[in-house]
Amino acid sequence: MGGIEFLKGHGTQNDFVILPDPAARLDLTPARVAALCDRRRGLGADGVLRVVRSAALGERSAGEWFMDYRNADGSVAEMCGNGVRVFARYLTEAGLAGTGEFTIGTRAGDRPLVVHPDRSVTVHMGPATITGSSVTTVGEAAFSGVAVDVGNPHLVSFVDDDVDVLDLEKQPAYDGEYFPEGVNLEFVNAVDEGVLRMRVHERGVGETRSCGTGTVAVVAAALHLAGTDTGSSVVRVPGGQVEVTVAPGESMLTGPAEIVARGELDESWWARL
Ligand SMILES: N[C@@H](CCC[C@H](N)C(=O)O)C(=O)O
Repeated sequence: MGGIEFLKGHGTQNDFVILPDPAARLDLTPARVAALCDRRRGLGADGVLRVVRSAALGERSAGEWFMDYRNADGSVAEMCGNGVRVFARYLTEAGLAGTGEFTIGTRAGDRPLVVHPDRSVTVHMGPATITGSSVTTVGEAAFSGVAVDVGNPHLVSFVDDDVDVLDLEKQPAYDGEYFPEGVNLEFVNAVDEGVLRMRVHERGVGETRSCGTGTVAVVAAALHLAGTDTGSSVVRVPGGQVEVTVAPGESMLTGPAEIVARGELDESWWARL
């Protein structure tokens, strides 16, 4: 029996299973996503990137390809900043993107991007909108934060202590009325002029080693707290670093994207899930 093609990739160690599915034939249930992402009973990943033709999903996108992104727990999310770079790397290496500049459709809207010769990818991430403020609690410690919409929801908290001391193993508490769809929680230290350090607890995943939309939210929040809406910063995460530029109505994210493996899923395993 034949298998189902997969690839594995990561962007600053935010890792993904890529499922090429141009005609949208796969029945990608939450149970299948959760099993694929499980690091013991599956391949292991923070999320799944299903590669589908926009037309096959009836999506009105300027991009030929649509990123159907799922979190490791099987939930659907609007956007993934590291995932979209890995998705672009896959399309380029598979010969499915004509040039190094193209657009990918996502649930948060179209994302034009550039794949650079040095293997990094720059993505137009759309607006990073400050939506208010809220509070999160890690253990006994409460942190106020800036709420930012980058197509998906974020709460960015600047903390006085080293972010490394935070225990992000458990889900930090947050205001479920303020964030009825859940929220990605970023904890940040300012390192230097134009350099920030971040750890993240992602909605639908848990702590990850990076979150691209999170890095954009962090820079937007830092600028907001400094009384401006335009600027750039390097954001260091446990899995590497990215560069972010924010301006009114637009933000840009540049970072690495790698494909590390390819193979076939066992079809009888898939069918039993
Ligand atoms: N890791 C991603 C974000 C993935 C979605 C997020 N967990 C959510 O539910 O909004 C990124 O790199 O942006």
